Amino acid sequence: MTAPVAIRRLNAADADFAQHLDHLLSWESVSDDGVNGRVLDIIKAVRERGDAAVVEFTQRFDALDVASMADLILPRERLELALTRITAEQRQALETAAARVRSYHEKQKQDSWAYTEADGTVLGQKVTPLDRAGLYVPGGKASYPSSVLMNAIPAKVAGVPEVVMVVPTPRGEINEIVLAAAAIASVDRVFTIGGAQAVAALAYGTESVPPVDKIVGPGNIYVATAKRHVFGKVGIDMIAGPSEILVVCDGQTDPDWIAMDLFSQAEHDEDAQAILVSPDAAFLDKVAASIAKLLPSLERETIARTSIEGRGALILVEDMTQAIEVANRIAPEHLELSVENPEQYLPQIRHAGAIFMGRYTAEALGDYCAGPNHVLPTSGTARFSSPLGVYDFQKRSSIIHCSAAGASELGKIASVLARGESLTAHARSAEYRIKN
Ligand SMILES: NC(=O)c1ccc[n+]([C@@H]2O[C@H](COP(=O)([O-])OP(=O)(O)OC[C@H]3O[C@@H](n4cnc5c(N)ncnc54)[C@H](O)[C@@H]3O)[C@@H](O)[C@H]2O)c1
Ligand SMILES: N[C@H](CO)Cc1c[nH]c[nH+]1
Ligand SMILES: [Zn+2]
Repeated sequence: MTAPVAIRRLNAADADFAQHLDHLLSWESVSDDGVNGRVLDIIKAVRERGDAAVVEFTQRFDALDVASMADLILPRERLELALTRITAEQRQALETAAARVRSYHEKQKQDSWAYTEADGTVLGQKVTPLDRAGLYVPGGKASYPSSVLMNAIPAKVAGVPEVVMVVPTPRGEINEIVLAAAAIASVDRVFTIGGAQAVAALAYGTESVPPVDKIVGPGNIYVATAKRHVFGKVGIDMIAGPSEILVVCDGQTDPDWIAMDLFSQAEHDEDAQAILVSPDAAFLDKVAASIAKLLPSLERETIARTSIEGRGALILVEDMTQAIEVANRIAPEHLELSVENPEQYLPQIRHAGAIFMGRYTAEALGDYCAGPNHVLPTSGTARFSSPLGVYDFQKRSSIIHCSAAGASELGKIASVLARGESLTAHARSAEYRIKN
């Protein structure tokens, strides 16, 4: 007898479906005042007391018995050493994944451009990499070598000269594959710190941690909240919170596959969200049975169960058109289209961090090695955010180089508009260049 799993069932035909869906999608702790207050206190302490505060918070939150910041710095040689401590199979997998991620991201690289107008005026855009990028690699409940690759490779492809990584090592447990991934991805400096204190250190700098220009990478509620608060002092990529998966299935995929696809994200975090949408009620029952059968076999059963029971759902829809409407409403981090001919639905999909096409494309392949980035917008932010990419590490400057003739013509227009704004110094500056 398998233990029942209390996964929520919703029916899009119900009058109160929209209300239930909103409730399901709300990530309560995002706006939690308690978390906000704690994170603000941490940021303030790190700004005021630098390394000393980082060390104290690391002792408290990561249960690490360290005396000073020197114990939390890993030199490049330590990363190289990790390469010798992992198995040949692990190294091969990391290198293959890194190569695939690099090839994909090379395509995202933007180049500077310019064009010349008839009068000789040149207009263009100069693309420059950031000077220094900070990568947050999560490490509280699991270790993420794959996130090292996904964060660092686009930064290096963009040409960022200095890539600083932070990763918590709770109880001092260092994951050698994480460090090996950092070596493979050419990370320049690593600090074994995490949470809001690491974000604050990267944003404001401490005696040991250099201030960066932008902080990227996923993390838990403390990390996400801290990134929100330091935005403005530094750039951030997006708010990438607890993992999510939305599977849309026509009812023809093996229900065990779908159950495991849901677990693949549920096992990340109690707050992770795994949802299945299908127009086939009998199929939803089969997946519910697979969930109950397979959940006890998971190594991370407790986390996955909390996620599935607390934030998961099986949603019955009228047809595939309604399934796609629900998907767009949810704007999930990962959307699996486990259907025949997924291409037919692609034009209607407007909001999703990454779209996994067809029954064979398990979301897990994208997490590790397909090539596209796995740092993706969560909590509906795919409505306005994109996957982490090379473009996050490049910025643009406009180039304007007027010829004498061009300055004369533009000066006439600028003069009129400036006088319309009563900004006469602007007008006169432009007018000096007008040829009579
Ligand atoms: N969207 C993505 O691309 C992506 C990728 C990988 C992981 N994730 C998500 O990232 C998250 C990782 O979370 P995690 O917890 O494993 O690691 P984490 O590194 O994000 O957080 C661990 C840190 O949180 C801080 N912390 C913990 N409890 C605290 C408390 N009570 N007060 C203050 N600080 C506290 C500690 O400093 C600790 O070092 C998961 O939700 C996972 O789903 C997302
Ligand atoms: N699914 C995560 C992004 O939401 C990425 C990841 C890393 N390792 C396994 N999965
Ligand atoms: Zn994952």
